[in-house]
Amino acid sequence: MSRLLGSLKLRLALASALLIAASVAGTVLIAVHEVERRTEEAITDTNLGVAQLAAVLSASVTERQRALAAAAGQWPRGQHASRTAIETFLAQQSALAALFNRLTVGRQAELAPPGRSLGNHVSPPLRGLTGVDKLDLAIVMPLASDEAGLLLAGVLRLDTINFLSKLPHAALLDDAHLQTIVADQRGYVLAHADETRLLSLIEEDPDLRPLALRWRAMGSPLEAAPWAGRFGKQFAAMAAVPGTDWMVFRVADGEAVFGAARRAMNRTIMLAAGVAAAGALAIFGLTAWLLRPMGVLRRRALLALEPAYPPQLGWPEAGGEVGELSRVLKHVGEQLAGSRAAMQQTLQQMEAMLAHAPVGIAFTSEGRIELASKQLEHLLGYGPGELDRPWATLLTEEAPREELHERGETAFREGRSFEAEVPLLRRDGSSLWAHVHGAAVQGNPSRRIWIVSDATASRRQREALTWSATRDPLTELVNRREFETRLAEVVGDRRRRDADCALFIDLDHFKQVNDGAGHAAGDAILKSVAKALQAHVRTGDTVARLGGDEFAVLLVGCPVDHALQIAERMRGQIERDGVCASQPALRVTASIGVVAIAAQHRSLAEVLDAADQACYAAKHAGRNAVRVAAG
Ligand SMILES: Nc1nc2c(ncn2[C@@H]2O[C@H](COP(=O)(O)OP(=O)(O)OP(=O)(O)O)[C@@H](O)[C@H]2O)c(=O)[nH]1
Repeated sequence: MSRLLGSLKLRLALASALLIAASVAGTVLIAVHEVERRTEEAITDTNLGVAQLAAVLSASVTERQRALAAAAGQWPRGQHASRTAIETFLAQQSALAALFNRLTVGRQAELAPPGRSLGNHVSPPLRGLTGVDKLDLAIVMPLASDEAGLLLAGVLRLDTINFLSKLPHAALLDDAHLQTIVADQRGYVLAHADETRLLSLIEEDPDLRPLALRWRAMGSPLEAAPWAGRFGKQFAAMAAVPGTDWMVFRVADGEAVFGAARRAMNRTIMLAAGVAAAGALAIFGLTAWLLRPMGVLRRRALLALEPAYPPQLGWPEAGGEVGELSRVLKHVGEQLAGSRAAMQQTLQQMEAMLAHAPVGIAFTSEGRIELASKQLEHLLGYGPGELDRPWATLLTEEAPREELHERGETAFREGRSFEAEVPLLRRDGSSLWAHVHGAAVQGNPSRRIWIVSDATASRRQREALTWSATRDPLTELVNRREFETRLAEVVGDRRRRDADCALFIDLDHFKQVNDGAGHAAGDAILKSVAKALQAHVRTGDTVARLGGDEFAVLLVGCPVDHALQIAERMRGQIERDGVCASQPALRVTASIGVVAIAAQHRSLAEVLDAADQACYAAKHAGRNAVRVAAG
């Protein structure tokens, strides 16, 4: 749905349709409201016709009164009002009889029930004049008779509203929706469509009740001037009937009044809805037509995501914003195609480099390998793509990880590259010494490039070189230079608190062995002496062959008395082992000088000198002896 609403065309059309609908609906509502208001005003202005009705009613009563008066004046003067005379008189009044339900002559006491007066010309409701239980009104006129008190009475029956319905212009509106009620001054109903309501109080009629209460509140006036008002959904009006003590009330149902307007309104709304829908359709069509170039642009822009589509083709040639957009997108598309080709080329070059480079190459991001060259996979025994793992997991347990990490990060921070020889773990668990060169990828500080080469051979070669430079090839003991280096370190380290000692061993009569048994025999003796010396030292001590038949031992952390014991043991061992295998008569012993490397021996030369003297003292004492250099 939201995808559908994303369409500019649809949104424009919807917005326009909504605007049309809103304006049409607004106009219709205003118009309908205005019609309703005007209708209400018109109805209120006419007072539902109560004034005319009251006037007509009044005229009708007056007409009857006049007719009665004229008839009453026709009674022959001096004639006795016998029953026969009265009947004869009444029989002659056919025109008058047509105006009433009944004509009669009588005295007040005969016409009115006890206690009721016929004091004015229109009586209050009376009972029984036209029949038992019938309600009537009587209009009376004194009969011009010698017999005082005789009245000519025209009786109108209240059980019908005939006398109202016969009146012209009695109904202003359809009778079904307009109720007309005539009541006397006390509020008793004299005329009503419903006979049963006769002589009930007007406020008992639910439709009339609000108006009746208002009338009562006004003091039940007999005002000829009409009064009209609206009560909820009803319109009501009232006016007095001049010449009587009657009031005319009318109540109209609002729904009936406005029904036509409502129906008209509904028709108008339907029509307006049709107009709005047609307008919306027209706008949709117009929008679609106007936005056609936009549609072409959209389809073409989507094609821009297809790398194979030529970037310069298919763009709409339009003016205005669409044209500008089209030109910009075309330009961007061409640039994108160019960059894509360049990127493709770079990628191919990169792939070729990673496939054929004779060194291991890895690119890492956030410490994880993203790309690795074939050679690196080969070096470490991994298959294609299997090196997708954190770079640090390639280091063996022995590698000083923290130190390497610290060194690397410092170098990258300072914009330098990092180099180290590190032990790497192969997939099969074996290790490999590698030379690693790392650098940060420019512009992306969390990315690194690592160049890895196998350092096993060079390392071995370097170790061999180091070994041969520091060893005596015959006995494989440390040579003089290395011994002096180590001795110098001990002598020069003033912080050392441990006692250290050096032993100097010179073989006795070695020349005789050489001369007597040959050089090879001499070499064998030298090797055997080397073994004998090594047998009595701890790891960390140094046994060296200084040259010829001279040996030296550096005992670290060894007090002089203990060094003396070791020297004695060495001397004894050489005495036992220093026999020439081919000529047992030829044998060698050793003279050993012991030097405690004390603070007073300030230099290497002083220590060497003291050792020489101690060794000389041992020789001087008859050889095969141990002597300690003087304090
Ligand atoms: N076999 C063999 N002989 C060596 C080697 N280097 C030196 N020599 C010999 O070792 C002998 C050393 O003799 P000297 O130290 O002069 O004397 P010595 O016979 O030991 O007598 P004193 O030291 O006085 O007891 C010489 O004859 C050297 O030629 C070597 O590498 N192998």
